[in-house]
Amino acid sequence: MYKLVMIRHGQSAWNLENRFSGWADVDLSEQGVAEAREAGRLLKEAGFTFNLAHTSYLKRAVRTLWHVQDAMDLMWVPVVTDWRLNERHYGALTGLNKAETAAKYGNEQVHVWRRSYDTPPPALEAGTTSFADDDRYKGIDVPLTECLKDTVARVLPYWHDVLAPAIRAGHNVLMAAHGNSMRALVKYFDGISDDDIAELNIPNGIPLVYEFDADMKPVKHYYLGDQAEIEAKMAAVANQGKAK
Ligand SMILES: O=C(O)[C@@H](CO)OP(=O)(O)O
Repeated sequence: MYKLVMIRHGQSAWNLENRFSGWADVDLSEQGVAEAREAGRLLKEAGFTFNLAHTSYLKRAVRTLWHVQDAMDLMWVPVVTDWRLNERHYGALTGLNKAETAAKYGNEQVHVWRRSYDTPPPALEAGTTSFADDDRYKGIDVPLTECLKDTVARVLPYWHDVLAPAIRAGHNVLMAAHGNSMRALVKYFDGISDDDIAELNIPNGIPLVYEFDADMKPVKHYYLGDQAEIEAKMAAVANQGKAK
């Protein structure tokens, strides 16, 4: 039986302020650090171990991974970073407060921007993004916005070409990523329809375990931790996009 453990980063400074983050490189809040460390403790207690880690180019995911590794006494594990695990690019919404945006454009519109499969948020104007000038994105066709479909288009090749072969080769892989890069993978693993994926929210800092059969077909998945707390965290993520 093969396994992948994924974790969405712990609470970030902009999750705390309820701002759209996307590719903005925001760090963890104090709560986010505590969530990451607790996730590591839980994983260790449950007997998990890893010998390979993958994460995005964004420090909230990288630092979450570091804290999990530290809490598990696995700082030696090789870490691969790749932009394809980044949060989806939030276009012109990046940095805006989600509740204020909902008050301005309506809850329904913000829900479409946040959760529809194929309607991207308004794009940044070409030339206004600093991401394209960033060293880490050299040689990458940096998007100006992304819907989940666009995110799927970069995350799935990473799964097929990098993660799945590593798992099949016998690695115990831990992946630290983001709400929407994980939604992209979960959609594929569980065959969730374009409509139904709109209702799926990933909680911060909770390990999500997927088990696969010999053909890498997902057979089971579960979150590690207190299930009532996890449900509450998912509902809180869903509610972030509503006007106060
Ligand atoms: O702001 C973001 O980049 C993401 C994740 O934090 O938010 P949302 O849940 O609204 O897609």
